[in-house]
Amino acid sequence: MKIGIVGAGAWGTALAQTIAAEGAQTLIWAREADVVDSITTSHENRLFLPGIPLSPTLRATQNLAELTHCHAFLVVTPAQHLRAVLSALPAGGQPLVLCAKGIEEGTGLLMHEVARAVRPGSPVAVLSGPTFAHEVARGLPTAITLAAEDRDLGERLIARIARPHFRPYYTDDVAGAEVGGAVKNVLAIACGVVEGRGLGQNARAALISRGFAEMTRFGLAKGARAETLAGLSGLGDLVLTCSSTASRNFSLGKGLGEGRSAADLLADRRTVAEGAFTAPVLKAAAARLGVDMPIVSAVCALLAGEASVDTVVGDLLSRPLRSEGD
Ligand SMILES: NC(=O)c1ccc[n+]([C@@H]2O[C@H](COP(=O)([O-])OP(=O)(O)OC[C@H]3O[C@@H](n4cnc5c(N)ncnc54)[C@H](O)[C@@H]3O)[C@@H](O)[C@H]2O)c1
Ligand SMILES: O=P(O)(O)OC[C@H](O)CO
Repeated sequence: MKIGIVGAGAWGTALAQTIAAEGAQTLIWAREADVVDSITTSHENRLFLPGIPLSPTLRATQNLAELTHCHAFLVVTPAQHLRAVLSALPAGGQPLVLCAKGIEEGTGLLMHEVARAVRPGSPVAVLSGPTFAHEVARGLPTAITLAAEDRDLGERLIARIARPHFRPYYTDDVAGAEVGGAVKNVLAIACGVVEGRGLGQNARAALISRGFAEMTRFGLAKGARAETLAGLSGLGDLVLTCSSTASRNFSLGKGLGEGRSAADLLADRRTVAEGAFTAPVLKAAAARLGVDMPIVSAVCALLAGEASVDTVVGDLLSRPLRSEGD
């Protein structure tokens, strides 16, 4: 199965490197000419994954039509660009492995719902979990969820992309895998705020736990299974992203906690902090479903500049006391 990688940010490059490292010729589509040039001539993605040598068997192109002969695509563009990129992919019913973590603005659709709308003839899978790109690209041990309703497709994809250091686990719960990845980015912003404002480790642990309760409530309302939300793509990724400034979402939150504005922090950045886009869409989707997500709402207020850090923290702490399972 020849796999084409669509998107050459940090994550697309790390996945391409994982596949290409064992000698397989691998083709990656990059939007930027300088990224194509950097991968081709220096075997490095200097813009999005600097300092990590890439396999010479990895070839980059700016021309999506060159991917026509691939048998499956790993689609690794940011969530808000998925629809446009899928529309521009060469026609064909190849399986799509969706790797973005987010919810689409305007529609409130999960990534697999966008893919089904744009390419109804293509089977869909989702790849999501606790996976910092720079660690995967260096060959450090990583486990990840691969979700597909069609078990045979899921197992064929796993057989193709698994490596000794890169272990995909199968589930048929596509919505569950996507909800975890989308919601954890918003919660990571909240944990970054705790770090930036110096609120302490107890507060961070409380946010992870109560954030996970929000993720679970929302996921169950979207038809996800609790076991998926408690797995690699949910709790696993939540713990990773809420623990490290290697996370762009956590770093964004840290800046907010230090008193900088979201507009300032997001201006001119080339890399993506998906939680900033997902937060308001998630808040609206939760409201439609009648799901209470106070931490997500607090992140939205901060991102919009509607309230100070101290105000949103005070509001969260003054909520009525309740049972833990509610
Ligand atoms: N970086 C990681 O560690 C990591 C790990 C797992 C999942 N992800 C997810 O992968 C997705 C891609 O993130 P990344 O880290 O590879 O990106 P990145 O921040 O490294 O790079 C930005 C990407 O956005 C693309 N882009 C910018 N404008 C675009 C447009 N108009 N149309 C299409 N593409 C455009 C760029 O070409 C580039 O590929 C995100 O949803 C992210 O949450 C990232
Ligand atoms: O840097 P972040 O916050 O986008 O997180 C990257 C990955 O999603 C971690 O699994």
